[in-house]
Parts: sequence; structure tokens; C-alpha cells
Amino acid sequence: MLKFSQCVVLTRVGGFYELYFEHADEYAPLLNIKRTKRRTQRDSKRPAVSMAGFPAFQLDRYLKILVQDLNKHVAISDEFLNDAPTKARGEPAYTRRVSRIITPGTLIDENFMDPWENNYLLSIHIDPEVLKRGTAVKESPGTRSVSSVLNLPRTEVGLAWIDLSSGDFLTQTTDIASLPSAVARINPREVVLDSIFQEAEHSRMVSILQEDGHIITFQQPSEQPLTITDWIPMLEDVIDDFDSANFTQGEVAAGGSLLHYVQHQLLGSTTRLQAPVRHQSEDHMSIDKNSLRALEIRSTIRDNNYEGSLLHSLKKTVTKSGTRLLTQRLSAPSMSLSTINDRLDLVEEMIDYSQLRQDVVALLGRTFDSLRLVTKFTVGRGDADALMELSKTIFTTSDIVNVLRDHSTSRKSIPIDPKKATTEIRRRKCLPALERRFDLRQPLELAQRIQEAIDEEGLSEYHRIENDEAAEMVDIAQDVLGREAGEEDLKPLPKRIQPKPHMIAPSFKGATDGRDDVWIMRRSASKNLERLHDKLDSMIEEKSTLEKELKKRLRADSLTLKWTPNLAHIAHVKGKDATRVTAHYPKSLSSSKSTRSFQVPEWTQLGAQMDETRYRIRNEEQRVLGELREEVVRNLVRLRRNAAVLDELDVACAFAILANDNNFVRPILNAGTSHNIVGGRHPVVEAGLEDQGRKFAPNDCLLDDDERIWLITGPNMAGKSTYLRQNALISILAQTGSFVPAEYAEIGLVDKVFSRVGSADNLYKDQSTFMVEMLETAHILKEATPRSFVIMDEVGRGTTPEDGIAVGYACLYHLYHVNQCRTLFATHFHALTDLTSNFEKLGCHCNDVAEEPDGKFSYVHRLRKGVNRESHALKVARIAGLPEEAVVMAAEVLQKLKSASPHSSLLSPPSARSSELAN
Ligand SMILES: Nc1ncnc2c1ncn2[C@@H]1O[C@H](COP(=O)(O)OP(=O)(O)OP(=O)(O)O)[C@@H](O)[C@H]1O
Repeated sequence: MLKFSQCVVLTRVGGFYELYFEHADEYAPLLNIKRTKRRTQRDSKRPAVSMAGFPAFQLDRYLKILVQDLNKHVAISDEFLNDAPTKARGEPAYTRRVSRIITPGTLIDENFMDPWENNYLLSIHIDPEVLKRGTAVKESPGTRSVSSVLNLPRTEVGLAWIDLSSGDFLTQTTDIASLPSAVARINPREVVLDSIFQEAEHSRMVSILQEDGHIITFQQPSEQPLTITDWIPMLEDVIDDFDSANFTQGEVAAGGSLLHYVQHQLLGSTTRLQAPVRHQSEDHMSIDKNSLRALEIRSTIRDNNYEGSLLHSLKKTVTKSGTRLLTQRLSAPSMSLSTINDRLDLVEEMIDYSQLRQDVVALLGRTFDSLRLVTKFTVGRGDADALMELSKTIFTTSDIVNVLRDHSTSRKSIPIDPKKATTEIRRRKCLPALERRFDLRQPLELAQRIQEAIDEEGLSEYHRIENDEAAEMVDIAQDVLGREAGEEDLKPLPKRIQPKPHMIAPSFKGATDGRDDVWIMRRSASKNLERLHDKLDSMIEEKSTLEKELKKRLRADSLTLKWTPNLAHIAHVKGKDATRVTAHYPKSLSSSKSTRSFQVPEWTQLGAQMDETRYRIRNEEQRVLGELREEVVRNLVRLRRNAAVLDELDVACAFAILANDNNFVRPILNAGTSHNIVGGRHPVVEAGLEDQGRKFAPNDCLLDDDERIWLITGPNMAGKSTYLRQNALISILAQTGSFVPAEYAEIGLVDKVFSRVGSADNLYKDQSTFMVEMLETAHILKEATPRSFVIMDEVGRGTTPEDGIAVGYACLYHLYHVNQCRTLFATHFHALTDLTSNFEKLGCHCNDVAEEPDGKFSYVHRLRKGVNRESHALKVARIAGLPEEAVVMAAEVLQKLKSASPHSSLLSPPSARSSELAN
């Protein structure tokens, strides 16, 4: 516990994991397990120490609470059998040592991992000197530091992140202003920083990351930082894509500290990561962290739920790793026209050929998560089940390849429509190109070998026994712990489940542990196994002959030869036989009124030989398993590549299903800066309305060189925010490679999407609503380029109307003249439409309320050209249940305000010079 002071230490003792001292005090209540006191054997005079524990097979359940829910680091101290010479010297039979440290970002194959999401560990490298030079505003009594990381000077930041469960390894260089968005996109489970950041008193990066909910671990920098050549032993064999010159200094430093951390946590176990891939910022659309949240891409803004997010509504993927790819693509859409078109071609092919799609989806549904499976093997894990799953996935992959091949062949026979010749020829190439990327010859040999070696029936029988035993253990586990702690009031334990020393590795099953003749390997798996099984068979025969012979000789029909945990190899008789055998075998090991157990030397000897053979069979099974594991690792690169192609197919099929079910169209992407959407819809709001039997009103959006900014006005609740968001989402979906919810979409590539949409204000601690609004707005005005897409919803609403209008105008001015990007700007400050009347490339559009003579009204969600100066806010207030007196009073005040026209002085356009405006 002293050595691993940052960790909760779990110590394996027989069939249990135990916690001691303050760890037992602190975590037993959190884990909801019993805590007891125990005196140590060595020093019985000292006060009893606290202890708590749980059965070893429940490790995952408790790790989930500690690591996943409480974000703790857990050191697992396992038990290892000492070798014979050590035992001969009278030392204990077992040694314990910490074999691994588990942290939120270093999960490998724990059952509680979310299979649908990547589990990234991220390391960030910034020159610490630069951070110290940041524009810190020192706090003094009564004042507060309000500056943000966004105000730091432009500085290069190196990032490196890995997923130990899939072997993904990526790097990126960004600048400090974009860091929070890059981290939000990566969405790591844990961030590793050099401990120097802990000390740097002016470093606000740490607090920004913490405010964004990231878990940070500080690490002492390595005395000898890992260079890029030190990475190679931790990477898979074929690293042809790996050119060390590709990585920046910052990335090498971040990668070095990341791998240093991983080495430390794995305590000597090796891993084989994929060759690092550089995330080139310019190849991807950047979605800033506010947009990720405001557009509800991965989770909803209000309660951070996955349900209700864009991802949730798009998720038609059938595999786990396909879903992870979908999330990655959606968080970082492409900037390459050819990549996007290749993806769209594949989707279109899957739409047009529904049988092909159905066949592929059905087959994908039969595959297992091979990316995570193979990675297990690289860290020396991966059992017989994992091997079987892998082999089935390989065979299914081969079936998929055949389906693709048949499709391509039949497609060749269909004549090409001359009108569509160019697109058609390109589309016909997409599946063969994908198919060529599969590399199946050696993996198929491996799959065959696995199927020939592993006995699936034996394996499931083995698990059935294991499960039965586990169920029994649960009932008495806490009693056993209480017994170890010396509690008096416990019932005696049933004999069968007396805790037994377990064998060498936790996964290794002993020879005489109740699973005697259940084998996980076919006897033909190796020559040696065949020989050992033959030997065992003949001994089983010998036993049966001996039993028969003894029955006859002792005239004891009830005689059986067996093994029990307490008495080992015995002969057992019942009834009258019990007295009859006494003459021959007077020495009884145990007896009751009607039974008697005694030793028969021939059986003792034969039984021991049988045990020895069983033990050797188990060892041989483990050896063959080890060989198969090595073969998997040898095929690592091929298996990972095949898995990646399956993921792409899964995403393409998912997008095809989505487009089919929801009437999406193929977007046309170009290198321009227009955004021409006809009949656009919000995919999530539309689905929500459909569930209520309502229809979504589609809207056009035509931003181009004639009108770069649209200023949207209209009543509350009429759909302004929805409209803003849907247009940003359509661009994101298009560049992800998906069809889009519209009748027609022609889009110039967007480099960055920015949103200032409010509602997230409470996520920030210690900053006022207006401050947050301004921080986010400042970021947009600094970062948006002419290729960007900005949505701004009610900027300036967090302060007085005068100030709000002033700030709103300044933003529009800046976006129009400086950033020159496509912008949708929704506002209730109608004065802004007057102030910007001389902005030639700004169009005003609005939605309405349709009122009927009887006082009923409805929202007209369809946008029209023009300005709507009515907010109809009191209608919303009434629907929301504001007391009628209050609504009436509000109406009176509104009437008075309108006649006073408070903003009349601002209604004429000011001089276009912002400095004058500021004055
Ligand atoms: N195009 C549409 N067709 C049908 N219903 C819509 C449409 N757009 C929005 N809605 C419905 O109207 C509700 C309000 O939309 P939204 O929040 O976008 O309004 P808003 O104009 O931004 O309101 P406020 O100004 O009060 O913020 C949505 O939750 C949705 O149910």
C-alpha cells in the first residue's frame, strides 16, 4: 500500500480479493461489502486491523465501481505459486505481487467496459514555460480570475492517445486555443499530464480540462523520456505506415509520456499497439467543443444522455467496433472530397442493392468485436472463448467477401446508363476496392486450426460447471470472509466449498477441482494431447476393472472408487457392505452408521497417476492455447485490417438504412463556400415529432456569395434554434459520408463548425452566463475562417437589451467583414436587422405565428424572407402556466414599452467603424 500509494490495493488470498487498513474502512461501504477487524498472526498484541473482501470471480463487478464509477486507480496484487526449491527452503507456497494497475484509461478487456465506445487514454504535451507565461490574472481577495485558456498565446500542443482495448494509437498537433475542442472530440476516459503542470501555478489548462469533466492523472516525468524508436517494441510488427519523421516534437513528447505511463501501469506486460496514425487537423472538419455539445452530437445538452443525441438517432450499425468508427467519423468529419465521395458511393450502392445490404448486415451481426479480441492476445490474455469468437469472425468475414464478390460479378453484367457513365463507373469500383483490402488467406488457416483444436461442447460444459460453482460461492462468500476474520457466530461451511488453494495463474484450473474430465481441447489438438488422453482412457478402464474386482472380492456391490477434497482417493461403501469390508480393510478414514470410506493402495496409486495425467493434459491444453495465441499475434496486422474493413461496411450499411428509412438524399460536396439546402430537416427533432404523430416543416437555406449571413427573427418557439442546428448538422453529416435530411443539398466543404447556443452555461463553474457567452463568442470570432460555418443563437441575451444589441451588432460586423464565413444568426433583437441594413450580403428571414379570429394560434415553422418583430413571448408564457394576472400585467407593460420605443435611437445604421461603436 505504501508503494502503490495512489491506488486502492486489492490483494488476492485464495479465492478472494481483500482490502486492508484504511482501504477497507473507506471502500467497504462504497462497495457495499462487509468490513471486519482482524488481528495479525505476527503481532497479536497490536490492535486488530480492518479488512474487507469479495470472491475473486466478482473482481469485475467491484473494479467497475472503483475504476469506472469512482475513477480510482486499482493495484491488483495476485497470488503466484512458488517454485519447488523455494518451497523446499520452507518459504511460503505463494508469492504475491502487483501484476497490474487499472485506471479509467487503461482498461483492456474488463467486462464492464462500454463495448460501443473507445476507451481513450490521452497525453497532452505543452512547453511548460509557455504556460507559465500565460496571461494569468492573479486572484486577490474579492476578485476572481476570469481569463481562460483561450487567452493564452498561440502555442503548439502535442497530443497522443491510445485505446488499450483496441490498440488504436493516434497523435495530433494543435494549438492551445483549439485544445479544449480537440480533447472534447477525442473524449478520453483519462488524461495524463506531467506533474509539472500540477505545480505551475499559472496553469489554467488543468482547471479548464477539469471543468470540462476530464479525469486527470499527474505523472512524474520519466528521467529518460522515451524517444520515437522506443515506441517500436510496443507496436505491431508490420509498421510500414510508420515514419518517425511524420511526427512533431510535441507529438513525440506526448506519445513518449503516454507509453511511459502505460508501461508503468502494465508492470512489465507488453502490448502491441497499432502503428500510430497522425490526425491531421486540416484533413478533418473541426467541431468545437461547444458545437459538439450544442448540436447534441454524442449526448443531449440537458442531461448528457446518449438517448436523444444525433449519434443515437444515426446508430443503425450492428457491430460494436462499427459503432465506434461511426462516433469517430461523426466527431471528425472529413475535409477530403474524394474520401467523402468514396464513402457516399458505398452508401448509395447499399441503398440501391437492398439484398446485398441485408446479406452483409446479417453476416456482420454474426461477427465478434475482433479488434478488441485480437488486442487481448497482445497483452497475453485471450482464452479459448476468445479464440473461438475470433475464428467464427474470420469465417464470417470470408462469407462477406464472397457476397461482395458475387455482387461485383453480377453488377458487371448490367449495362451502364450512358447518362450516368462517370458516376456509375466510379461507383462500380467502390466495392471491389473494399474487397481487395481484405487479407484472408493466413487468417483462414488460423481459424481452421482454432476450430480443429478447441472442443466447443467441452468448453460450454466447462463454463456450466464454473457458473454453478460461482453461484454457490456467492451465497457463502461473505461468511468465509467473516470466518477468516475470526467471527464466532458463523455456521460451519459445507465441505465441498472449503476454500482450496488455487493453481498458478488465476485462469488456470487445477487437475482435481471438480471439472475432472471436461476438456476444452479436442484430443487431436496435439500429438502429446492424444497420447495423454489415450493414457487416461486406459487408466479409466483400469479403474473400472479394479472397481469390479474389488466389488467381487469384498462382496460389496455398493463399492465405488472416488476422490474427495478431504480424503483424496478412497473406496466408499454403503449399508451392509460397510461392515462386510471391515475384515479386509479395518482402518477406516471416515464412517457413519451406514457408510464407510477407506483407502485401497492400488486405487491410491492409480488415482494419483490419473491426477498426474489430468494435470498434464491441462498443461498441454494451456500450451496449445499459448501456441494459438501466438499465432493470433502473428496475424495481428491482417486481423486488424480486416476488422477495419468490416467497420467501414457496417457504417455504410447503417447510413444506407438511415437514408432509406428517413428519406435522406445524397449531398453534393464541392470546394466552394456555399450552403444550398432545399427542404432541410433536423433529423432528431423530426424523429421526435413523428413519434407524436406530428410533421416537421422543412426549410431551405441558401448561403452563398450573394447572401453569406442569414439573420433569423421570429416568435419564441417557432423553430429558430432548430433551424440553426439542422443546417450545421447537415454539413456535418454530409462530410461524415452520410446522406442528409433534405430534398437537395449542395455544400461547399466546411473546415470548422462553431456554435454559440447557450443552455450549457451551468456547465461552467464560477463564471457568469454573460461571461461564458462572451468567452465562446470571442473564440468564434478569433477562429472562424471564410470556409467555416457559424451558428449564433441570441448572442447578447445575457445582458441589458442595449448592451446586447451592441454586442450582437459587433459580432455580426466582425463575422461579415473579418471572418467572412457562412453564418446563421438568430435573435430577438429586431433592431439588429435595421442596424445591418447596409450589409449587402446579409439576408433577413423569419418565421411566424398564425392567429385565428377565435384567438387560437399556431406556429408557422416555415421560414420566409423578411423580419418578424413579434416575439409572441406572452403566448409561450401563458402555455407555460404563468398566472393569468401576471400575463395580463406583462401585456400592459409591453404595450407601454412599445409606445416608448426604447431603441429608437439605435434604429439607424451606425458608422461601420467598430471603434466608434465601442465608444
Ligand atoms: N421546422 C419545424 N417543424 C415542426 N416543428 C418544429 C420545427 N422547428 C421547431 N419545431 C418545434 O418547435 C419547438 C421549438 O423550436 P425552437 O426551440 O427551435 O424554437 P425557437 O424559435 O428557437 O424558440 P426560442 O426563441 O424561444 O428559443 C421544437 O422543440 C419543435 O418541437
